[in-house]
Amino acid sequence: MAELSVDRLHFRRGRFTLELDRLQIAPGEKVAILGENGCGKTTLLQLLAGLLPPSGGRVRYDNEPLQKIPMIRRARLFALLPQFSDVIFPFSVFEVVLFGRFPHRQGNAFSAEDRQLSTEMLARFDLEDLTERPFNQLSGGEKRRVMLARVLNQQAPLLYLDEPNAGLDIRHALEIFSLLRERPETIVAPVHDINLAHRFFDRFLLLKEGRLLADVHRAQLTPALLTETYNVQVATGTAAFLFQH
Ligand SMILES: Nc1ncnc2c1ncn2[C@@H]1O[C@H](COP(=O)(O)OP(=O)(O)OP(=O)(O)O)[C@@H](O)[C@H]1O
Repeated sequence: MAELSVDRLHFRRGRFTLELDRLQIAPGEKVAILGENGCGKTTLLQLLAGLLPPSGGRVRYDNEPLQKIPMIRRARLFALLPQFSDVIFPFSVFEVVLFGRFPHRQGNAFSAEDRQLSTEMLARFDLEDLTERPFNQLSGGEKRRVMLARVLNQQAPLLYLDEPNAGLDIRHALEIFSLLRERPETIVAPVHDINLAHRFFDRFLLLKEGRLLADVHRAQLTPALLTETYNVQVATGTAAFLFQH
């Protein structure tokens, strides 16, 4: 697995600008992006995935500028879970997860191994009972778990997960964050639930108005820093409810 690096990244869209001078993410790191709505988390994810062209600077994977990596290779290197995902055609849950194998297809058909891996991935996400259901008829949280299964089924070394726990109940959120933490892949994920992020991620990029306010490890994620990031008073203390997993 290789390193992801950013060098003097600049992006402008209308009145919004994002600037990131330097960033290096090592293989296997679990990085959460924190920041208020509209600060640029999704935009940064799209820039890191090569889905948006920067106005200046570079993103490199294994020292190779992203824009020079052909699409099919990028699809084997990066998997993206978008913030919202819908499927236009009435595909089954199994088919949606199987499509994660698309970049690995030899010829026009999925192999027996692709099907086997998809079945295993459905089991890992506790989705066996939904296998034959039309994806579009699932609940929001069920759809999210199917999409996560599809993303992991891509077997890419770098996962960009835009709010992976969006719409998930607390049990599924804890299960999925536990599962992600044990994965060997590099994970970069905007997360809104600070307590969950703090528990399951090692490193935090704090974004504010398109700027990197701080790049810290868990021990340095202080209430003062969060107060500055979100413009609300943050304090530590005993939570009203504690969830064990
Ligand atoms: N497709 C688009 N066209 C124009 N402006 C956009 C587009 N997508 C996002 N923006 C703007 O770019 C800025 C950053 O948006 P972005 O989606 O990166 O924020 P975010 O931190 O991910 O927000 P949230 O927490 O609400 O998901 C915002 O001002 C937003 O309004």
